[in-house]
Amino acid sequence: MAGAAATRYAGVAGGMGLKDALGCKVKLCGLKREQDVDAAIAAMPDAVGFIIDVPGSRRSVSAERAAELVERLRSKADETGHEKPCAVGVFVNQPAQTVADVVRQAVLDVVQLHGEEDAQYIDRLHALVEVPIMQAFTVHSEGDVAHAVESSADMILLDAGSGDGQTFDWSLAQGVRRPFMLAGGLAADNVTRAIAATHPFGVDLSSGIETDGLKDPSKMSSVVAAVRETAGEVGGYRQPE
Ligand SMILES: O=C(O)c1ccccc1N[C@@H]1O[C@H](COP(=O)(O)O)[C@@H](O)[C@H]1O
Repeated sequence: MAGAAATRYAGVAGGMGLKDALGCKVKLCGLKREQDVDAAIAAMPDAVGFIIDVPGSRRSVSAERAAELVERLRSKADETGHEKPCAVGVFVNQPAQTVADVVRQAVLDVVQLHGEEDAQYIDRLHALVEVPIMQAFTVHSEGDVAHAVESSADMILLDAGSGDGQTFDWSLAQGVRRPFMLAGGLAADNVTRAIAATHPFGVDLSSGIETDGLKDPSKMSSVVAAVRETAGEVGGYRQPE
């Protein structure tokens, strides 16, 4: 890997608080309650996500609530001696200045953009925040992947939708020429196949770690264990030949 891609990779790895860039990372997204944070700390993912002020999402929390949960995340990690997962804020079509304000207020490590934010928006946000920016793309076709690869964001996320629990055709994510996160309908029973099929930098889950719409501590632990085991065998992102 060379040039801009290498810089982006290093940047997001740093932002995710990762000691090394090897293996496949795991992000548990859509935490809302104190017990979700505590269960995440016990499961030991690399990152957790908070859906911030997204109308229509049942997982949405206010910026103030996100700040409280991030604070709990860090103090619980200190208390238990567990590694601090990085805190990702998920935003959809919010003004860049608002996102920057929330990054400061909630002390976020990474911004995830999950709307129709364009290159100019990302430039504006890059000027306002120092944390890495991850941009999500809905994938239906090869063209969607080609578009995602051109993103000026520090990391791209290939997804089927917005937390709907749907998978997309993973063959579209094979041979992507930059590190990427994979999301959409992942769970303990398919994450191993997904990693083996696509070799992502990391995987991101929400619906697949829930039972009856609420985060399920046992699913959270199982999925992290499945990712660690698979990553040990097949590794994380690798540049296609
Ligand atoms: O989870 C949501 O409600 C959500 C709302 C708006 C934008 C993104 C959202 N979630 C993202 O979706 C994937 C997880 O998808 P799945 O539930 O596992 O299929 C993840 O990137 C979340 O950040």
